[in-house]
Amino acid sequence: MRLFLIGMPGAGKTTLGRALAVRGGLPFRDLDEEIVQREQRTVAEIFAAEGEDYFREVEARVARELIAEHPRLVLATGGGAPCFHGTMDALKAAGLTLWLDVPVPELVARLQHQAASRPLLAALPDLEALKLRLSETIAARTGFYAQAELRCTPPACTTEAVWALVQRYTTTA
Ligand SMILES: Nc1ncnc2c1ncn2[C@@H]1O[C@H](COP(=O)(O)OP(=O)(O)O)[C@@H](O)[C@H]1O
Ligand SMILES: O=C(O)C1=C[C@@H](OP(=O)(O)O)[C@@H](O)[C@H](O)C1
Ligand SMILES: [Mg+2]
Repeated sequence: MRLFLIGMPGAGKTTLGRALAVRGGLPFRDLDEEIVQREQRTVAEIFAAEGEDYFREVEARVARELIAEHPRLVLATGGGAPCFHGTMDALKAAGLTLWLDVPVPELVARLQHQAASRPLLAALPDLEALKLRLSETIAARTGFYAQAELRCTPPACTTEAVWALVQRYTTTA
């Protein structure tokens, strides 16, 4: 099976994805890390040198490559991945999608010290601006995220709770 984690930056896709893969004995890949490896530069460097459109093209292509390479997979996507180039449809066609739906105040608390590595959140003057940017981004993306078959919200996004959700879905679907 393939499991795709989607949701906002700071939702915990990378952290939970890695833990779920261990829990389920599945290979784990992080879409941003795969892009960084292929491009030999950081996400921030790609955005700065090539712009967002280029990043979105690479992101969409690498997502499809990973799907083709891995019949069994837990994939942590980047926050914008499902929202460009038909990637949400591609994920849904290839496996089970899970939306980590984490409220803005929690995202702000987690991201306030690491926004710099996330180019769409970098260079904001203060916490209010970060909060506003995250709220606007969620509003624009919810139409994609909400297409996921599964959704979890804290505190129910623990490894065990989510793994149980996945098991229930795959045995009854
Ligand atoms: N369940 C959680 N509770 C508290 N903090 C978390 C949780 N999951 C992730 N974090 C923290 O939030 C930050 C973003 O996590 P990350 O897994 O990189 O999210 P994403 O890949 O969705 O952007 C990291 O500092 C991570 O340690
Ligand atoms: O939300 C976004 O558009 C992005 C999220 C990032 O991944 P995370 O969601 O893992 O932070 C990364 O792909 C890039 O900075 C763009
Ligand atoms: Mg991540």
